[in-house]
Amino acid sequence: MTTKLSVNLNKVALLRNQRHVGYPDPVAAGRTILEAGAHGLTVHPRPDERHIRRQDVYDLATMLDKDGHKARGIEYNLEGNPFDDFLTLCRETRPDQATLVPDAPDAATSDNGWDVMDDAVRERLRPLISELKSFGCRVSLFMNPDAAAMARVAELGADRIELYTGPYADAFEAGNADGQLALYAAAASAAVEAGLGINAGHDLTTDNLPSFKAAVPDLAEVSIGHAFIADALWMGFGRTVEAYLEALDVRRDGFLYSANG
Ligand SMILES: CC(=O)[C@@H](O)[C@H](O)COP(=O)(O)O
Ligand SMILES: NCC(=O)COP(=O)(O)O
Repeated sequence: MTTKLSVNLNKVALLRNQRHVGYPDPVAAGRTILEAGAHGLTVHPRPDERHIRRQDVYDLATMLDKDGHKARGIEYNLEGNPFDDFLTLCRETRPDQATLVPDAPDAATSDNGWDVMDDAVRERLRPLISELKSFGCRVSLFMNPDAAAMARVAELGADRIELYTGPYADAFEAGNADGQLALYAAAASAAVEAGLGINAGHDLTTDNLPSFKAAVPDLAEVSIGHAFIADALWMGFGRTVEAYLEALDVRRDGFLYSANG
């Protein structure tokens, strides 16, 4: 399967917020990244606006529409814990995909998937998923690689899971990823069996992507931010998009992306 590359702009906003001069601009960065061939943009606005601000979410939605990216199938992915404000952002900007993540508001970064075996969690998510789908958003749940949980995700009405790849990335770095890869492969098979699409994200890099993709061939999309922006400091956005598409084994035809599969 062709795996789409959605670039997370959080870290561009983090740098912008460090001063009051307004640059680097996440919208300009998003535009350049899409022109270089990425298939989508991701942002994860957090309640404290430490990086992406509410206004960025609107400004990116406007750019995607005005520049014709939306019409070309470029995807806007909004991630976050579905508190009231997240729902308002989704209602007003209509992202193509809402990825629900169970982060505490003060979490340093995302560090866990949903515990869908918990009745209270399921009761919270069910109406939110249904409301988001009524806005036309595809709904994805951020999940640990727990094969037994996948049928529950499907019962809730979600369309996809996003596999939380932090533990895999750590194991890869330590040189012993085989056990983790087996867990992700089993979770992905269970997700496909349950009728779910598969996304993945967190700490993915050009080094660890190829073995992950080999273990999870039904990978529809990856969202990558931290390592992507770090690489771009050395290589620039254009070369970095190419490097990540290569790591995903996605061919790039011409100026804009070709991965519609
Ligand atoms: C959902 C997820 O995996 C995260 O990686 C997240 O989108 C990144 O958030 P921060 O940029 O705030 O660490
Ligand atoms: N969903 C994961 C994401 O958007 C980016 O995660 P990271 O690459 O910044 O760890």
